[in-house]
Amino acid sequence: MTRASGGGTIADNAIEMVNLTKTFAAPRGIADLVHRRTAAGGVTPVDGVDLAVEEGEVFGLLGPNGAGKTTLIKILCTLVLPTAGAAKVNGYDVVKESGRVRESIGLVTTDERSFYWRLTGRQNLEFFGSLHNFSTDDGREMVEELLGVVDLKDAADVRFLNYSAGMKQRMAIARGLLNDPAVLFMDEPTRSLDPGAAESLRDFIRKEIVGSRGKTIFISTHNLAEAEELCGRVAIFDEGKIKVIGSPNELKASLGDGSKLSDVFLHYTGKRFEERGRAGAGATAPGFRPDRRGFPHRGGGLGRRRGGV
Ligand SMILES: Nc1ncnc2c1ncn2[C@@H]1O[C@H](COP(=O)(O)OP(=O)(O)OP(=O)(O)O)[C@@H](O)[C@H]1O
Repeated sequence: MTRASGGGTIADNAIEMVNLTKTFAAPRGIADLVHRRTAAGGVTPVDGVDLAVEEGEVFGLLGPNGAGKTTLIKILCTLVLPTAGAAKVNGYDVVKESGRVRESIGLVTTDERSFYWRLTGRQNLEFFGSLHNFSTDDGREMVEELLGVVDLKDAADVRFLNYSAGMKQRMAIARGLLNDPAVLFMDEPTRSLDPGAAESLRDFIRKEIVGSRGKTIFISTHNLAEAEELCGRVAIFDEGKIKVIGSPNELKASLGDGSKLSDVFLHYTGKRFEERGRAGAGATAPGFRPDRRGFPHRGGGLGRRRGGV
C-alpha cells in the first residue's frame, strides 16, 4: 500500500501520471466580459495526481460523484487537455502524441446515445470498426469475433434500440475492443445496470476481458463491490486527489480485522461513502428475458414490437 506522494519521473509503464492537473475556469459573466477578466472560482477535478499502472493490471479509481474520475479518464484518453503535469499511456504522451495514444486504447462509457439505435448490433460494430480503417474483411472478422466475446451473437441482427441495458453495455465493451487496444479504459461500466446485471457484467469482464485477453484495465467506479471484485489495486479518489492506493485486501487490513472498503474510504477522506443510487434501468428490455447467468436473451414477442423509431 502506498500513500499518494508528489514528484517523480515518467518511466515505461502502461499508464503514468506526474502532477497531473486539470482546472476548469468558472464561466465568465457579463461583468467579466466587459472588464476582460477571468471569472472568480473554477473547479480542479484533477489536482496533482501521481500514479503508475503496470501492464496487465486491473486498476480501479474509486470515488464519489464529482470526485473527478471522468475528467481524469478523459485526459488519459486525450479528450481533455491537462492544465499542468504530464501523462503517458502505452509510452505515448497524451498531449504531444495524442494520435498514438488513441490508436492504442479503448474507451468504454455508459453513453448509449453514442450508438446508432436504428442499426443492429452488428451494423453498429461494423460502422465503428470502419472508423479504425480496417479493410472490410478484417473489420467483419473482428466484429464477428467480438460479438462472440461479448455473447451477443444471437442478438447481432437485433436493432440496438431493442437491447437491454446489460446488452448495450456489452456492446460498449465490444466497441472498446475493436482496435485490440493494449489498455482499456472503463468509466463506471455498470453505472446504469441493476445489481443482477451489474454482477453478470463484472463476471464477464473478469473472465473474458481480464482472464482470456489479459488487457490492462483502468476502471473508474462508484461501486465498492466492483472495486473489490475486479481490481488488483484501487486508488481512493476524492476532490481530485488520490488519498491512498493498495489492493482492496491491503487497504481493509490496514484498518484492522473486519474493516470494509467503505471504512477505508471514511478513514482517508473523512466522508461516508454513498453508493450511487441504483438506476434500475432494467437489466431486461421488452422482448428479452434473463437467462440462467442473468444475461438477457430474446424471448417471444420481439417480432411484434414496432421496429421504427
Ligand atoms: N467541461 C467541464 N467544464 C466545467 N466543469 C466541469 C467540466 N467537466 C467536469 N466538470 C466539473 O468537474 C467536477 C468533476 O466532474 P467529473 O465528471 O470528472 O467527476 P466524476 O467523479 O466522474 O463524477 P460522476 O461520478 O458524478 O460522473 C464536477 O464538479 C464537474 O462539474
